[in-house]
Amino acid sequence: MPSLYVSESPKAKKEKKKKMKNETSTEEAASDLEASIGKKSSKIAGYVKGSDSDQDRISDKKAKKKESKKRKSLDIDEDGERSETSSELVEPESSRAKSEEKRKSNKKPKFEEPADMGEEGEKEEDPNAISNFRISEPLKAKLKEKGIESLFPIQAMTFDTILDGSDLVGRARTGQGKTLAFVLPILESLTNGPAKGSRKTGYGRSPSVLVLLPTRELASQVFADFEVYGGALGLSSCCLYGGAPYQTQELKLKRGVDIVVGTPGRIKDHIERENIDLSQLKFRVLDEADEMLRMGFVDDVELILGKVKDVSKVQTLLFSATLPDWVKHISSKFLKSDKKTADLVGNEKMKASTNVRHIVLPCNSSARSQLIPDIIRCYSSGGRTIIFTEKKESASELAGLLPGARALHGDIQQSQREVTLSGFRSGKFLTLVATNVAARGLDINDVQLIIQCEPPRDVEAYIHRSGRTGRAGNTGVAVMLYDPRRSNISKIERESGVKFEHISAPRPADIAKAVGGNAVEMISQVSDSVIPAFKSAAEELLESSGLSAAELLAKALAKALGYTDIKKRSLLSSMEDHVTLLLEIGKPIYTPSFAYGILRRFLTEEKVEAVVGLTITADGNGCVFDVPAGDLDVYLSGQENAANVSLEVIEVLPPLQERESRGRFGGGGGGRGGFANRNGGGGGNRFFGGRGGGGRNGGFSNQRSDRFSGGRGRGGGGNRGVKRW
Ligand SMILES: Nc1ncnc2c1ncn2[C@@H]1O[C@H](COP(=O)(O)OP(=O)(O)OP(=O)(O)O)[C@@H](O)[C@H]1O
Repeated sequence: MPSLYVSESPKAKKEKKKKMKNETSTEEAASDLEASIGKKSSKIAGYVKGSDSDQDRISDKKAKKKESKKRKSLDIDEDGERSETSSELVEPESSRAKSEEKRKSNKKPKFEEPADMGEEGEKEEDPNAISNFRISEPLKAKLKEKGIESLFPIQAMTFDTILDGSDLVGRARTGQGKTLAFVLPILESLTNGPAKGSRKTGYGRSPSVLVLLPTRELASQVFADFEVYGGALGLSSCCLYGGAPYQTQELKLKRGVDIVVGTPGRIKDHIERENIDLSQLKFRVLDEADEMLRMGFVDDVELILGKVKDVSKVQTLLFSATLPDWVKHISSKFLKSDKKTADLVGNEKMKASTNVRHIVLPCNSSARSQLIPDIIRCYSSGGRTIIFTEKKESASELAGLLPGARALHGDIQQSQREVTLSGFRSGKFLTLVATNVAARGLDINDVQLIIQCEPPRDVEAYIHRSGRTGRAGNTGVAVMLYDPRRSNISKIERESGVKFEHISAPRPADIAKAVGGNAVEMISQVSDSVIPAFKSAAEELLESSGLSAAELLAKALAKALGYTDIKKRSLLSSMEDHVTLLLEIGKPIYTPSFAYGILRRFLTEEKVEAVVGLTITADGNGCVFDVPAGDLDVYLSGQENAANVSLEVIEVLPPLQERESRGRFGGGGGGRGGFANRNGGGGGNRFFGGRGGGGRNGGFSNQRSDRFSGGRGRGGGGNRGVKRW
């Protein structure tokens, strides 16, 4: 049974955010960092691990002393591949002296301090406070204006390293502020640091900074940060991506800009048109580097980065929440050999966001569009939801079926993509249905819920998609739908380190509980002035309905929230008006065709054909399947005619065999989708649309339940009557 997810109170959120900001200053964080870098440390370097000779300068004795003091801020290793055998727990140069002094005066970790401690006191205690870094006044003022008082761990870890001129590979979980981790030191370097003297200025200047990103949306988001913070220091930026007219981009480049942010394809075009001169770059940044390289941009990226005249004079930074080994290999092509690595994930098991509740829910493709509104009602806490589909057509189709939802994918015109995203950001509509184009980097306020319609192909996609919620210290929920017969969730579980919470489709009681809060809010907004006008009608209704006042009010509430009916869903496929049965015969059931043979012993062919999603249990001692609720008695009474057969309605779904474990039980015959085919052969069945049958995505049901047609009651009228495409 799904439990109701209650969002955190603003106070709790604030507390969590505060804790995150100070993560590196707590004992807890120190031990986390120790865990992440491994304790096999053989060499300990100074503040930043650099070349071997740097490391040798600091003795093991000194290092041990440092470790015993548990200095709590930095862990930057020479190279990702070496990080298992090296460790360092020290602080940024800028904050070290101040923090040392503070530690002496008050050794208590900040989170143990009394709750009523004054703001001033808190600020002084924070080693990551922006005042502890070499950040100039206008930038500090801009950060404060944006509500940023102190740096997040990845920012604190890398600020000095970048400002002091090193190449760097940075990894931190989603939503932990990697963008500002490169934006801030780059801006300081250009205006007050090492890059200041040599950077080009004046009309027609060639850019000093190039930031490459995999998607247009992400490029424009990072560009916005450079505009805001760079603008505060008098630096100008431009954003170059495909689908937008060349002319405005060319004009900006001609006038001269300091920072260019964009996608590889369009930047390559500008190079070929000789609109842009990258020979004088001081910084090259590869954000979401693994995605960019995975998308096949390696040649473009190489060409673009190769335009720098003197590579010894350019700093290269590479950031992502996921850095598969193959990226580390490629990165050595672009970064200097003495590059540093700041890895906040390291060898920790959990690679996905720890602020997110990771849930899986069995559902077949035809039930998705009916189930999703209930999931949204139960888990979105009234905030925004992003739904991910594998294919563009599925995104458009599903957006058309969900009230107030809009689609975002690569086949939609760029101008429309921008309108959609800005409408979602501004709260005009609260449900976005997207392909992986929205999986990376997008930072949208108040995204409370992520729904993945099926498990993604790789673990990186899971990590990034689920990371669109639970950002900057906030919490969120990620629900992944899966077809138990075809999906392999344990691979994602294993590789991401997530321990999935298994739930079944929200039940009427869950939905009522979840929407109940909204009802109270709605009713409290109705003025008492309406009572005299409606009182006599209400009294009449009470008298004629034969219901109690509470029952009648319950109905009125349901109607007000858009429900005229709540249908029960099955545990296995989440289909409406179906129930899930468990079949056991006192000995193992090896294959679905064997199970179908047993069913034929006591059911008519018609009833056997109506069985949905038959799947063997993980222990091989039974199988589960869904049947229409209206025929339940026929199924249950049929078993009386068969010896040793037990058939019962279940309330909790037992663990089921996954695709990869099926070989153990004699194979499923005929490839994907063939396993539960009631005839035991290849091809899909009509409900799950297996590969050999009805196409992988099976299509979304066109059936649109009345009860959702009223929208979700938030965000004003934006949910209703929205034009879809
Ligand atoms: N020091 C800070 N204090 C408060 N908020 C911050 C701070 N740094 C960044 N943020 C906010 O945190 C959010 C997440 O930041 P960002 O998008 O850079 O995360 P990320 O690590 O790049 O995530 P992803 O891996 O998903 O791209 C943003 O809204 C950003 O404004």
